[in-house]
Amino acid sequence: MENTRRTEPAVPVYILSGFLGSGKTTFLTQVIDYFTALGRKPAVIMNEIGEVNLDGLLIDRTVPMAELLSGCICCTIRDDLGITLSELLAAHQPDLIFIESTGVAHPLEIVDEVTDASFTLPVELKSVISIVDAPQLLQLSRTSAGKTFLLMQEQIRCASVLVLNKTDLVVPSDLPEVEQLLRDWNPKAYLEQSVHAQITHELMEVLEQKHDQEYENGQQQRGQREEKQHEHNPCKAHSSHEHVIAYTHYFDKSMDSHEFELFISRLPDDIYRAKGIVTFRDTQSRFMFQYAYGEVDFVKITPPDGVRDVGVFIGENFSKEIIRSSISLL
Ligand SMILES: Nc1nc2c(ncn2[C@@H]2O[C@H](COP(=O)(O)OP(=O)(O)OP(=O)(O)O)[C@@H](O)[C@H]2O)c(=O)[nH]1
Repeated sequence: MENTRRTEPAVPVYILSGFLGSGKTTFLTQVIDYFTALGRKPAVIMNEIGEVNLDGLLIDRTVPMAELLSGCICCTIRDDLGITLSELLAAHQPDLIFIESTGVAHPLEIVDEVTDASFTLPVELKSVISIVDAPQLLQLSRTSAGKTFLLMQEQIRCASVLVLNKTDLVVPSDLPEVEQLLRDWNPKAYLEQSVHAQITHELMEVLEQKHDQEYENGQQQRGQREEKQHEHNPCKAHSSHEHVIAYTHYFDKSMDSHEFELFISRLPDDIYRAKGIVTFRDTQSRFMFQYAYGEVDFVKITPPDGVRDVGVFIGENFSKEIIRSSISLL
């Protein structure tokens, strides 16, 4: 949205949405590289539901970054977003800002917060990008149940750009079914399929051009939702992710890599996302582990000094005690 009361140009803000583990950070690292290569200066606001910002370790350390931790940006720490935007602008004068929300965030509340901030700060909401986990959406749509499915619908509905990711994990003949779902819920958004959230030239052109569509989408949906709910308290309106819990565990020892891999691959079904940094007894390097819906991935990492070994486990109604005691046996 064009800021008419100021002469200084408004800094474009991109909201990055998408369910837990859908590929938001994978996407973000590529768009940051793209804009940096063009001589632009991107900055990032990272929101994590857990106590630590692990995704931030995957972003180039020269990129200015602010963290909103231990809560979801769309409700519990929503008011902090305006302050964080203001501090980021003052300290780093970025050319563009990406806000990576937690996977359980409702983008409309973040859209509201950014547009509110644009009344007093030189920022403009440019685009809401939703990264969609293709296999997970397909699975949930076939059972048509659960709060996660409703939240994914909301994330898809208010996007101006949809990236249908992880298509390598879907049988090709099933892809039209999942793409049709996106089109039914959001016929207007720019849509691309991807593997590892690979960006394309066309997508980047769209990101550069989009203006008010996401704001209009947001306002329209807000009207519909408020009519339905007569509910003005965002936290109450967001009962659909109050069931999501996060457990942060600081590892106090190195572990055997095979035992740890077995432990991660056997996490209970009600944990759908886990990530962290570990040191193994039987290898030289430290590793970042990523777990999303049964898929496990390990990458070598050299975190900055002072970063501890830690794991964040996110899911519904799981026993933190069982996770803690299982880790103590490794
Ligand atoms: N097979 C496959 N794996 C992918 C793809 N995209 C991302 N991943 C993997 O999925 C895991 C989660 O990716 P992230 O980019 O961290 O997801 P995220 O949405 O930022 O996760 P949260 O911030 O925890 O919600 C990582 O192990 C990625 O390497 C894809 O297209 N295919």
